[in-house]
Amino acid sequence: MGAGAMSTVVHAHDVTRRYGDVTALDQVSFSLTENRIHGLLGRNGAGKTTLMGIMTGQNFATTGELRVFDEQPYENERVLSRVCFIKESQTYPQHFKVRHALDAARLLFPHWDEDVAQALLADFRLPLKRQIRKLSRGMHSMLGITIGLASRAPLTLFDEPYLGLDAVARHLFYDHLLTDYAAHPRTVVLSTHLIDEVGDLLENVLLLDNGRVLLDTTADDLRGQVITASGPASAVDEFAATSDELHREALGRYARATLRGTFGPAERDRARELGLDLEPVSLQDIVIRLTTAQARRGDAPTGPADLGAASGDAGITNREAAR
Ligand SMILES: Nc1ncnc2c1ncn2[C@@H]1O[C@H](COP(=O)(O)OP(=O)(O)OP(=O)(O)O)[C@@H](O)[C@H]1O
Repeated sequence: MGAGAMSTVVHAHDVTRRYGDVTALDQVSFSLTENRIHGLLGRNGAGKTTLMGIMTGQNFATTGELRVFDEQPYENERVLSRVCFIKESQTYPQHFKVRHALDAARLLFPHWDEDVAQALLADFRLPLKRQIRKLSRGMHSMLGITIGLASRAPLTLFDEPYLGLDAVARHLFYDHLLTDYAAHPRTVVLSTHLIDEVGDLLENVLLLDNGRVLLDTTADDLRGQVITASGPASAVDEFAATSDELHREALGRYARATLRGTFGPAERDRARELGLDLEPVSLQDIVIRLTTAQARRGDAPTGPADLGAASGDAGITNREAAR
């Protein structure tokens, strides 16, 4: 990353988190650039929640170092006053009504914006007087989203923020996020499984797989790096020889390969000469192809036991055992 205007909000160096013999994060290193929307992606059990917990001082690294705003976040009020973590499993005191949660958030977040909160409450039609434990799953998510956006925290993290939300509510979230973020830039981390839906929101992608960083790049670069090439199988073979083949479907004498590499004008001309069609791949498909190719390949960086890593737990435990 070049010096100058771009500043780093989170810096992780060789962060490992073990729970007994489970390695949830395995020597994770990355930086999050300020004032971007970062997608934290990965399959179930990849380590996303663990990583968010460490970034927000609710969990800690077994080894390695993670700094937020250039300081250790753990029990550090200077850092934590600038951080808002909206997690799927958020619990509130038993008697709390929606308005109590908002009262608490107003006190907790120094950049709180009441207009944002009111606009979201109205759009979501959230009943202020209802007890939180009586909210539906979707309404519970709406409350978290309202607090997360109204907090205007310089670092705001959403862990699967839309469980139970219908399509209308999810799009309200995306619209409010984009509008408020454009007016008040801040660093947002969004962990999500609905990659296609948020694909256009994400500026950077941090992809975890089995506790390791599989990808750390801008969404635009990533889209440029992965394409499908389809046409006569022999031509696909020839074209694929110079890139990394992630996936292939054979359709008789025709083939369609998902490839990762550099696809500039020269490569595109070459494809045309070979009679191949090149097409872009959605962010969601890129993530699926990369994570499954990684599991199938079973080589560096994650090791042979990844072959059976459909469940993160089993994969990680096996991998540990194999060492
Ligand atoms: N407190 C804990 N004790 C033991 N193992 C844990 C604990 N928390 C997480 N793990 C394990 O660490 C791994 C990573 O879990 P984590 O919740 O960080 O993944 P995730 O990417 O958020 O998954 P999902 O998308 O399913 O929410 C998993 O194998 C999980 O079982």
